[in-house]
Amino acid sequence: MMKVIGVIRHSQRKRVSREEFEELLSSAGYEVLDIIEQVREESPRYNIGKGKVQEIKVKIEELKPDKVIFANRLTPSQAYNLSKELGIEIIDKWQLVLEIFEKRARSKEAKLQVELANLQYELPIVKEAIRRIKLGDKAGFKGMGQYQTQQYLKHIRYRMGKIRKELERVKADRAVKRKRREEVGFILLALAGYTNAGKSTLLNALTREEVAVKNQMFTTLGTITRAFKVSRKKVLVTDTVGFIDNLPPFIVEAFHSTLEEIVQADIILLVLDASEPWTEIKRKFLASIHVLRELKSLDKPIIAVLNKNDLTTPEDIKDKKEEIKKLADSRGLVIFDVVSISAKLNDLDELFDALDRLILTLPKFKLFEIIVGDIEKVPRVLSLLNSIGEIVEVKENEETRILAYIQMGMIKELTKLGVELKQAGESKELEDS
Ligand SMILES: Nc1nc2c(ncn2[C@@H]2O[C@H](COP(=O)(O)OP(=O)(O)OP(=O)(O)O)[C@@H](O)[C@H]2O)c(=O)[nH]1
Ligand SMILES: [Mg+2]
Repeated sequence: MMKVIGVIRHSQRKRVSREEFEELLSSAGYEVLDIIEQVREESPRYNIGKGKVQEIKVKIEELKPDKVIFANRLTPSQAYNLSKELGIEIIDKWQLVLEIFEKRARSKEAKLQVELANLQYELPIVKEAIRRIKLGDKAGFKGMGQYQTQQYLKHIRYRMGKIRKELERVKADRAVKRKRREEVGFILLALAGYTNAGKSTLLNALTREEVAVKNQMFTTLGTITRAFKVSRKKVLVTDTVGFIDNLPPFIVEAFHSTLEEIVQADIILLVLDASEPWTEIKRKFLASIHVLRELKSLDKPIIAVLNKNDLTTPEDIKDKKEEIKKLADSRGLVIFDVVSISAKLNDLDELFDALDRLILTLPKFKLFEIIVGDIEKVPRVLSLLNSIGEIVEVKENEETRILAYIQMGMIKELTKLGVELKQAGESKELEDS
């Protein structure tokens, strides 16, 4: 096991969560020898203060770690200065996150995404090394000489271009699949939320299938999609990579094809761990909202899901629901509903109830009058309508008139059955196609 010393710099205004940092370190498989903390504003040279750097130097001699890991984000020049001064490999929080991603990536896509994020991160550091070499420094990037460092920069650029192209292909592929699903009448649901909130457990509970679930961060990196039903309507639910505070743009970019499932969804379930203290839930809720905003997906209907309600009391849940509503209101966020569930115990009633109410209000559902002339066809039409929409009323005379909410994507399917469709409330008739 690799041994490390962790460093956390808190600013006066914002404390860094030591607990989360320790979790990240253990998720990455490190043995932590010591954690050194400092409260001060960022120094441009070392991020932490000069005195602290000397303190760490002494600690390094004493404890002999393999690496020093910062809980803060380091600028390329800080990373460079620190490793020069301390004579040891230095990484920061985001490289640590990437190391965890690297371990977990299973699919080809996830592997490419992790590699892209890594290269994107290294790029400015390598550029900094080249700049320093030009200023007379001897050491290049990770002990490479000047020529090697320059070659490495070329390699990074070439590889990034190649990966981006490959990811584009995957994305196009997935878009085709998604279109097909929409055409067969599925409602698309995306699970979003902080890592370890219980998204994969919820996906399993909704669909009764086995997706890896672990009490560790970033268990899921690839996309997993499965089907289930909400009062006869077919729904596809997609699990996504977990969020984390201030998810930096380079990770969002690299994981864009995964997060794309959120962008394309009809409904977002924002999963939160109800067993945590309110301050944590608040922090993670806001971090998740931040990512959704970056993905331009805040205008979609969102259901906030307080998961793990088996670990707390009904009163606590009630308070936390209120807090979430207040918080959302104060930020001008529209949340369709806040529900509480236990994915683990399969207690999902509140969620199904909210979904049931929400689905028919989706813009892709419209109220139609469906006129079936041939009585033989009525059972088939009714069964199709039941699976893709909601029947409001059936009137039988010499012809059958059905009032129902249906999904726009299904109009073709219905006209194929030879029925007549009219958008209810408007006289406009739909052309057969
Ligand atoms: N008690 C309890 N534990 C739960 C519940 N839902 C999930 N868990 C536990 O929470 C941990 C994380 O669950 P996951 O489903 O892997 O979480 P995730 O959001 O998919 O995490 P990432 O894939 O890492 O983003 C696991 O140990 C689950 O067993 C619940 O309703 N009650
Ligand atoms: Mg997961």
